[in-house]
Amino acid sequence: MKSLFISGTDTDVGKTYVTAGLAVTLRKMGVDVGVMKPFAAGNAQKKGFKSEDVEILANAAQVSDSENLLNPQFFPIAASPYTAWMNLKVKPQINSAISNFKTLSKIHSMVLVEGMGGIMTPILKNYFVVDLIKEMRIPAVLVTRTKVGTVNHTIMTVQMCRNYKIPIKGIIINDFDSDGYKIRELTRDLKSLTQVPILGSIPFIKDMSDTSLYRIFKKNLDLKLLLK
Ligand SMILES: Nc1ncnc2c1ncn2[C@@H]1O[C@H](COP(=O)(O)OP(=O)(O)OP(=O)(O)O)[C@@H](O)[C@H]1O
Ligand SMILES: C[C@H](N)[C@H](N)CCCCCC(=O)O
Ligand SMILES: [Mg+2]
Repeated sequence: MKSLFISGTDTDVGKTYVTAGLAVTLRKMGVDVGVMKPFAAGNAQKKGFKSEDVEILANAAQVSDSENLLNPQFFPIAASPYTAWMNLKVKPQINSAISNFKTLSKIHSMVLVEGMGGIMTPILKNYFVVDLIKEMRIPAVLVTRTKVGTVNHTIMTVQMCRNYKIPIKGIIINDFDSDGYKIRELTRDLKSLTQVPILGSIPFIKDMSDTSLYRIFKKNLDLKLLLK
């Protein structure tokens, strides 16, 4: 099965929530699914994984892969890898990200890779998340939210993927904003404006248990299209 890169229109749009839900669902469908967060950043957790994202993903996929394999580089500031490099003088290591992805791809039938921030988050001066996706040679799934402003963000994100010739598997609308567009209208407009398949929408998730995530993702997403 083809691995997928979960990116999105911005930071905090729900990439981790969507990646975790996909990992649980695929695992329960009998897929040996791996996860990866090549670069993570923020306040390091005191126990377990440094990155909370990585902890959520590893738990969802129930993998025993080492932290170094899952997340080869963690920056202890809330910023892009490039900004962390400028501030902390620690250079982002693209090679480790790519070689770890290749290792995980040998261990698991498919790997869900979570990006950081949006599609043009800088990793090096002229190397962005889009370049990482291109180098991994896997399609992207784009997570977007319903908050007004999302149409512009989504069109720009799709356009950048097209400029870099990255295949887009589809868009997943994360419907966790209380005051956003109605799903039916947003689906209609994003479909016609981007010509990218809308794989479905995820509601506000109160319960992150396996049972809850499996029910929500099975019910709301076109998994056939996602895995085609
Ligand atoms: N479907 C949802 N239901 C409930 N809360 C959500 C949902 N999606 C996102 N959130 C809330 O938004 C926060 C940010 O979501 P998430 O961590 O998935 O964003 P992200 O895109 O992975 O961000 P980053 O770029 O930092 O990795 C979550 O901690 C959670 O509080
Ligand atoms: C720290 C945060 N939660 C993300 N992991 C990193 C977000 C990078 C955003 C870069 C930018 O400002 O566009
Ligand atoms: Mg995340």
